Amino acid sequence: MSTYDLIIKNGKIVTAESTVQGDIAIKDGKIIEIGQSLQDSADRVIDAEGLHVLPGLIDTHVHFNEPGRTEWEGLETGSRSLAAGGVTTFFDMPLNSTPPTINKENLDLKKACADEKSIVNPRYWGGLVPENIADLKELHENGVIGFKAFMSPSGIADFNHVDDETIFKGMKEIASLGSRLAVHAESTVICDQLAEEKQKQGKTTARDFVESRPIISEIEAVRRIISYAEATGCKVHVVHASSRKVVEVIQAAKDRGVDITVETCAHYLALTVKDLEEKGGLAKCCPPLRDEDEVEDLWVAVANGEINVIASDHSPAPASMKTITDNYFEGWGGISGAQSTLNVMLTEGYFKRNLPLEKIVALTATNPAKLFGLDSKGTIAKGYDADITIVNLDESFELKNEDLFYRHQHSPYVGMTFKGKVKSTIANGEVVFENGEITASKKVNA
Ligand SMILES: NC(=O)N[C@H]1NC(=O)NC1=O
Ligand SMILES: [Zn+2]
Ligand SMILES: [Zn+2]
Repeated sequence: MSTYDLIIKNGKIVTAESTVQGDIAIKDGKIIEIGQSLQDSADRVIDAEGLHVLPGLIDTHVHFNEPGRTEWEGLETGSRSLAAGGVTTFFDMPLNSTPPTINKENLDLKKACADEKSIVNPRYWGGLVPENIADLKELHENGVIGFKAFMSPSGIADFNHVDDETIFKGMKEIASLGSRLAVHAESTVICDQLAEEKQKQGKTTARDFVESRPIISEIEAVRRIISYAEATGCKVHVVHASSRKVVEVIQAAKDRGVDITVETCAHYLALTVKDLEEKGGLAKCCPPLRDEDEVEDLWVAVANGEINVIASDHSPAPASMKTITDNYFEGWGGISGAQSTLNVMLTEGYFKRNLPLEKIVALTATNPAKLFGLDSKGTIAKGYDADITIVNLDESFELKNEDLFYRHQHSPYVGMTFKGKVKSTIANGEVVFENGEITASKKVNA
């Protein structure tokens, strides 16, 4: 019998602190040794000479739509796309699946689907909606990593957005549980009224849609949630901030001691309103894409450590729902991007803007693990779970539809050239993706 299940040899091992050449030995799903020239026997040796070895990414924000809406995505296709993108853990949002994850019974349904189908590690957000404050405790006791609420309509009929009374009450409860509330922070009043005005005037271009959801609408909602956080002591996580102007308001709250964190998404760092105009529905999301100067400013926030987490907000839909002919107020808002987060960070961050690899690791793995209590994940160190992605930084490729593992093979990133390619992804010690193929032993349809 071999000493180890797997040794990854001679790779450049990147953590949030440093990059060091070495070998990683894995047994029973754990990293049990890191060193130079490990000699013991292994069932398999991966030669990572010239390659970079990163902690598997933790995508804290995906919508995989299962159960109940698998015609949009599913845990099999969704988790495969993550494996192909170097992601080994995901946090599934409580909405877009039916039923939504707003009580224990519904959580159990989702867990059963993920246990059967996911080839990477699942975690779950619980929902906070006006109807379920009494269910939050049980959801928390059953392991949700936090709660998610929409401050503006979610676009999904069975997941209501929260009025101010609900959110305040919910935050008191979540504070007492010691959990964290994630918010989709856009102002209903501002967005709804601007959208109505625009449409009444027949103004329905991409620019009109973007102007109907302005940055100030995010700021208004964020300021309100900060006030509530200060009044209730509830920890808050603002998802998908689209602009550094939003991040600045959060930073000011952090500076005076509020426990608030912020996510941005790869698409706000890689795409602009111009992409929305050119690619149509594929690039439609809420909050919407912003202009180029905002993208550059957001990169400054990333470089300065003002952002805690970078996620995908993968919110897929069939092509028919992403087709916009002339009215940008129609069509599903949500980007298919789960497979491309690391590619975006490497190409747009590391190569174009000199963002250190260690910072990319911090934002996509180490910070999420620390923030949400995944004690055995988020870095490469002895005793940690063997969740790893191996990347060739010298290889460039143009993303094609057929490269995507999603249920629907489209994405606004198709046609873009990325530098840095995922060679292998290892989840819990198992090689689940290698050289373009899914290699996981879990076969759903077998
Ligand atoms: N329901 C849902 O997935 N909404 C997401 N889509 C998007 O573009 N922003 C969101 O919050
Ligand atoms: Zn959202
Ligand atoms: Zn989302």
